[in-house]
Amino acid sequence: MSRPSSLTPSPDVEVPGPHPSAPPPGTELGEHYDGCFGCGEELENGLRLRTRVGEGVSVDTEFVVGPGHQGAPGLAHGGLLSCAFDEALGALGYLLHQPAVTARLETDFKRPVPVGSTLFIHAWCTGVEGRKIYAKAVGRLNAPDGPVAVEAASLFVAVGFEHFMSNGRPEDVRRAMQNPDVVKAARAFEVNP
Ligand SMILES: CCCCCCCCCCCC(=O)SCCNC(=O)CCNC(=O)[C@H](O)C(C)(C)COP(=O)(O)OP(=O)(O)OC[C@H]1O[C@@H](n2cnc3c(N)ncnc32)[C@H](O)[C@@H]1OP(=O)(O)O
Repeated sequence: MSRPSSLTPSPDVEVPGPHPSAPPPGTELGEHYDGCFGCGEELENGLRLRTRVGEGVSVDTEFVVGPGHQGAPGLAHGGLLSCAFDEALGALGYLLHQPAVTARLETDFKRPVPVGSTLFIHAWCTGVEGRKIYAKAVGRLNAPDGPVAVEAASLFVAVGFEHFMSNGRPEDVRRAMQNPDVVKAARAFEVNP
């Protein structure tokens, strides 16, 4: 697939391995924040996506498409499909031990995704250049080897935890920092929260 240059790393780019402290393949990553629309476990109307660590710097995420995710009747909304990809691609930062935010996300919708189906998303890092983290993802219908329904390419930019501390709404940041799991994650990334 041809891509705009801003989503394609240089040909000689380093494709990194996982950080030595990254969880091993098969590990299910919990929610990174309970208020996250993508992965928050208790969030009403959230996507509640579950993500497992794959080989190298890759993850597998499943999106069970329900009636609350419709755009056209009986079909998944494209924006929510993009959200699921954003979440899966964003999880790669955990394997690199690098907080990062989405700078660009391109999504190709190849096939309709009906309500009741499960989208099996596989995302992998294609290279890191300075603060720029490149990745791709593919979403298959109803099985890890099912027909391709959606493809995506992304550029995430590495940020320090101060990005979240100084830009987020203060009451939400304060509440998040009262959660020991968030504090633990920040410390694991060896950045002063
Ligand atoms: C507590 C729990 C935490 C939990 C943390 C987990 C969070 C995961 C959440 C899921 C993911 C999300 O939804 S994230 C939310 C949506 N995204 C955002 O809100 C990001 C908003 N944008 C920004 O804050 C900013 O624009 C940044 C950080 C992306 C970049 O700003 P910056 O830091 O000033 O860096 P800048 O110099 O501009 O860019 C660095 C390099 O990237 C390139 N670059 C930057 N943007 C782009 C772009 N759109 N397209 C192409 N290239 C770009 C630049 O050309 C440059 O290349 P070169 O000159 O070096 O070659």
